[in-house]
Amino acid sequence: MIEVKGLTKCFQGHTALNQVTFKVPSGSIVGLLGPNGAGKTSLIRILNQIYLPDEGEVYIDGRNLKKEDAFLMGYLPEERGLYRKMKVKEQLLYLGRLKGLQQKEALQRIAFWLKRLKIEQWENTYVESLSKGMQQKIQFIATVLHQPRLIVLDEPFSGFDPINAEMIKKEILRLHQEGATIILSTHRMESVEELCQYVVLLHQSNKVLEGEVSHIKEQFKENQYLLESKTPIRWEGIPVKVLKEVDIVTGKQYTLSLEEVSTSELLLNVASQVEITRFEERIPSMQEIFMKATLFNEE
Ligand SMILES: Nc1ncnc2c1ncn2[C@@H]1O[C@H](COP(=O)(O)OP(=O)(O)OP(=O)(O)O)[C@@H](O)[C@H]1O
Repeated sequence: MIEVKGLTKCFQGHTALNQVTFKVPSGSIVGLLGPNGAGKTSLIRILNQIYLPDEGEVYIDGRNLKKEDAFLMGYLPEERGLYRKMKVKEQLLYLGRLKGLQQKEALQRIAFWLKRLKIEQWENTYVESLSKGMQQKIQFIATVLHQPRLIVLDEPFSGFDPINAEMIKKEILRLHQEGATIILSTHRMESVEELCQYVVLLHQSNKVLEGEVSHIKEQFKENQYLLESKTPIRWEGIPVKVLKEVDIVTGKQYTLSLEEVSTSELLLNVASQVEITRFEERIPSMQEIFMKATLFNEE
């Protein structure tokens, strides 16, 4: 759906984006990741036509992005911006109308969303007297009210307690199931694990990693295994490197790197000593991949 080619953006001699190219697969949830200052917000602002790039192009459905595409998009910025002196419903109606909704339809959708996010009793309250989390919900509604096909969410969970964060997560998944393409920019890697099928990692203004989460995990695997046993294992004579050993409720957990030994040989050997309660290949977490990919590409 969205394709970005050779995007470059400079601010007073500082290059915030350097020839960044990637694709956002239609109908996916894409994690836009990167350390502080990597260039994510600059990129998001270009996608939302707040900034013009110095070089490069953004394509939507194979053609150049144009002004009217703003109606196809919903953007939840990191720095929230509601009119504090307006009442909730009044404000959502105003923002919905700006995005092209007719009054009647806008009111129906506002009622639907306020109920859905369990804040319908606040519809006639001034925004300034709402809690931070409630204001966040209003801003989330303002982002999705016009049923955008592309939704860009910058740190959508910040300010939410765990219950409300879960509620927003479910709504993101539901919007995805209904066909929206979602770009999620976040520093919370556990959210990336839970929600994203695809990631783009920026570091120091460059794209350093892009692809399906499953492929990236495959690529970063290191032939390591997790083995749990009810009692301690004697490793003498078994060609493995024990990288980590921890006590767990039901016994011991070992992280192993296999040398000159297959998994079945290892299991045969260990099973003759102890009862094995768990054995699996260790798949790196997004947190580990993030750290590795950024450190590897450090200038
Ligand atoms: N309007 C601006 N004027 C000057 N410099 C800017 C401007 N916007 C961004 N920059 C610079 O561009 C670089 C990238 O910033 P950007 O906000 O895009 O990073 P980010 O990845 O969103 O960071 P964070 O995770 O901290 O929000 C930074 O060095 C920042 O100081």
